[in-house]
Amino acid sequence: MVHSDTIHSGGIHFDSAWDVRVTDTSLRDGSHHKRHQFSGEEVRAIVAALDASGVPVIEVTHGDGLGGSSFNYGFSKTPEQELITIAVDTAKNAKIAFLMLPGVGIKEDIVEAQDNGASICRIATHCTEADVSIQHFGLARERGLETVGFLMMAHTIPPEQLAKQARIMADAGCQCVYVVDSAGALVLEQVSDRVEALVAELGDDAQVGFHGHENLGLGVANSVAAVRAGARQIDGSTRRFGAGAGNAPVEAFVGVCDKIGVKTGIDFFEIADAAEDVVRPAMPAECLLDRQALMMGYAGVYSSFLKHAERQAERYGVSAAEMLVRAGKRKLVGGQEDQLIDIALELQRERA
Ligand SMILES: CC[C@H](O)CC(=O)C(=O)O
Ligand SMILES: [Mn+2]
Repeated sequence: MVHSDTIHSGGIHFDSAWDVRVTDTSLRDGSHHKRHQFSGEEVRAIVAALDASGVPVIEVTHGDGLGGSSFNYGFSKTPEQELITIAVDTAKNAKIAFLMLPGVGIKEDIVEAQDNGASICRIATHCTEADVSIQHFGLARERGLETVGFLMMAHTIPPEQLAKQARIMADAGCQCVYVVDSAGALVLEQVSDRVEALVAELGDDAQVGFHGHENLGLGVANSVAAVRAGARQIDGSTRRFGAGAGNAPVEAFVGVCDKIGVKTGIDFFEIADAAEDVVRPAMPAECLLDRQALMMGYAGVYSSFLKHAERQAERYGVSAAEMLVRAGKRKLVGGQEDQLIDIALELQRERA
């Protein structure tokens, strides 16, 4: 498990203090839970605490990526580029990453984020649509950014198909392709099978990463399965601050890694304190593994639909859990949040 050199597949420089590199996404995935209402002060405090704990990468963006602030997804309290600038100014060692979904954000947004000091560009597509990311990876590499690709809703296609999509990203310049369990629907071997398929396909061309959600309570276990299958980068959110039931909690993942001899370079006690004393106070509530979250994991629904479903359920007087089960049956993908209104109306009609 321990690698002695410092340069690995995909040409990414790895500190010898890590076997896996952890990216904390509470300031991006957590933005869904906070309905995109981060203040500059909250970002400053969280980045300072994560950085001091040794977290090597911190992602900061609107929950739906660059350009996500909108009627469809929800407006940001503070412009994301301002938050990126604050994060960059605060971090002493951590790199600041940003996420972009082609079509939600545009290439100019990438340039602006880099001008503001971010150095890792993460491009996300639905897992069957990797080709829409080609020009963005090209631009990012041309400009010297490190690149990560996100194949979202990875539970919806088999490992071999996912590996072909990963190849498209790697050929476009992506240095690490992530299996993204957006719905928290994957169970252990389903994670390892996908990670192994990507590792076999990409070889030394790119690393493989894993991004998990807690909707079935498997975020940390799935992340360990991913590491054992060859993943070199793992996402998590301190205090699970992410969409749905949240992401794999970084502090628990670090503790588990310590116990199984996987180096993350993060101090367990410091990150546990950061979770309790700094991250939790910025959260509107704990991220719960409640009925709605369970339905998302079980039915395979994009975790970021939770807050939208809750809002429409309240507006139309129907059950959010039932709405989410139907969203799973309809196989909705990110960007189809508006269909939740249709589902709410359908449930209302049926009840009448
Ligand atoms: C809207 C982007 C999405 O939240 C990305 C992500 O974290 C996921 O698919 O899990
Ligand atoms: Mn996520």
